Amino acid sequence: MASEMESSLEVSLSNSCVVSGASGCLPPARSRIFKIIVIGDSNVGKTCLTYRFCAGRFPDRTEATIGVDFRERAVDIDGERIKIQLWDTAGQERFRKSMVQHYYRNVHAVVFVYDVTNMASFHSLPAWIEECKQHLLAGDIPRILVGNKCDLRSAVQVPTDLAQKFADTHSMPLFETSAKNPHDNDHVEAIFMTLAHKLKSHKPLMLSQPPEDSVALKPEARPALQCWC
Ligand SMILES: Nc1nc2c(ncn2[C@@H]2O[C@H](COP(=O)(O)OP(=O)(O)OP(=O)(O)O)[C@@H](O)[C@H]2O)c(=O)[nH]1
Repeated sequence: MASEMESSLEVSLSNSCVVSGASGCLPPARSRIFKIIVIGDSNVGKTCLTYRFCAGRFPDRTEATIGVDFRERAVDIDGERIKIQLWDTAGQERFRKSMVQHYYRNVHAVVFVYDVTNMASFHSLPAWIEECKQHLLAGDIPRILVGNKCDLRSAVQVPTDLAQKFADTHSMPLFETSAKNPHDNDHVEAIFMTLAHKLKSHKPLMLSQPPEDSVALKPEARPALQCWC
């Protein structure tokens, strides 16, 4: 696991110019990036979950994802700045075919999503797990299972105990949540932060940090939504 994580470690150069004392412009701050892919049937709420975590709210409207979107958020974990990069993949087969191999390159963790109000999306999970198995080299990459749309209580079709059994069988933790209502069940924030903590604990800090007395000039805001085209 450690070697896989290491080989896929990416270094992000921040947009800031960092100066310290009279030494002028030093190499900018570096931070680790954890690439997490989010997969599952179309319409289960993958875009809304990633948006909720990265933008802090439910999107006004969404359209079917074509290919892949990625969203990024920098977090501080035990004093280390880490970028969590969420790859929101298309659930519809026709929008994902040509992109699939890109999703899985250098992945650190996988989030499988189903819709608690849609039994078919739960029954699709073995196919998603199989696709993942075929593309990932390391079998021990952290994976979690997320049942979304828990706010729609009266429409629930997938009972928690059934989902828990499935999660146990596949050695994954189960979270039930709502991208729409942050007060329902597990918090989206907590789910991704738990995963980030897990990823961080897999690998000791290896990259150099900027000097403590450094000053960051002109930090540029980064858009929540970016595309690697
Ligand atoms: N009630 C409720 N609706 C949700 C929730 N999350 C997503 N939705 C709705 O479900 C629909 C699909 O959401 P998306 O996030 O676009 O689904 P997706 O899985 O990204 O779909 P694809 O891009 O086609 O793969 C939208 O109408 C959302 O508003 C939720 O937690 N609760």
